[in-house]
Amino acid sequence: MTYCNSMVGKLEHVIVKHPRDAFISQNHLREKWEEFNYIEEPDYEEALKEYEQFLTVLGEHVDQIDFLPAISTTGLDSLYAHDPVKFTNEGAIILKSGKKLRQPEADVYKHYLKRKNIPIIGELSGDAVADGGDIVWLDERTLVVGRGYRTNDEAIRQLKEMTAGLVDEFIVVALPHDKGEEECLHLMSFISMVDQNLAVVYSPLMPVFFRQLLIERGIKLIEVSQREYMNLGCNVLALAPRVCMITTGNDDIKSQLEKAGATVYEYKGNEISYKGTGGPTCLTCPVVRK
Ligand SMILES: NC(=O)NCCC[C@H](N)C(=O)O
Repeated sequence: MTYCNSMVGKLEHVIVKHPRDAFISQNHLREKWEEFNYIEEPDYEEALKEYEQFLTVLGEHVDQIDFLPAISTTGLDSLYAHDPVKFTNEGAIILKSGKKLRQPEADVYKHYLKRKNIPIIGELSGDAVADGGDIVWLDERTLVVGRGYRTNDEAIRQLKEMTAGLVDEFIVVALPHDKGEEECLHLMSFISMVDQNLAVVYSPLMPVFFRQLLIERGIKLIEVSQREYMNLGCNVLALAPRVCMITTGNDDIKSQLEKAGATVYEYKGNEISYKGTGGPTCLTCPVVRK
């Protein structure tokens, strides 16, 4: 069985968490949204509606969608199932979030994967912290890791060791401070792979060496505007090569993607994505891509 060492191969199995089980209720959202640093309090009923639309698109493209359980040790951010683990072709690596409030999510995942008999090839330990959003498969043998507030040097050292036999190139990209430690800035905030040779990027946040490296590798870059970057327009989930999903309100990136031959599906993500800063890639943990 091979799992996932790509951001773009056809998505066959994905793990998600339903907002019913992450957001719990309007009262719970009211109590917690500021602590989790959301832009505004999400509307619970609207979030459920948005998620149905999101799941409809996902269900049309993905054979197996598994749901993480509701559990009182995790909070609102557990909706963003991408971050507590990262898959390789041999199985999962259990991470430990750079956002303290999210750290209990890793243990829930660990038990869940064990129960499902999905292999775990490693787990961060000691002082290491990393979020899945900082780890990108550029191709099947190239792993890129963003070093920022959510992912530290010790995690990078451990990830390098764990993936030594699985990658030829391990590239570290220094992330900018941008809006500061409290805000969520991941490597995947400014790059989404849409095909092996096509990526959506927000270049103002990219180190020059990384942008040049992408171009040298023959990856065509589609630039997102600042307005659409702020609306999560750079967060594009590939369901298959050049078949992707974005949140509504990103018409410029949608039309650029279509011009590049991509099929683009949209979902309204004001409550489930925008307010918590987690687009479609963040809402999904790809387990198997072919
Ligand atoms: N991979 C991602 O970019 N995930 C977004 C996570 C957003 C969440 N509110 C967080 O701060 O961790």
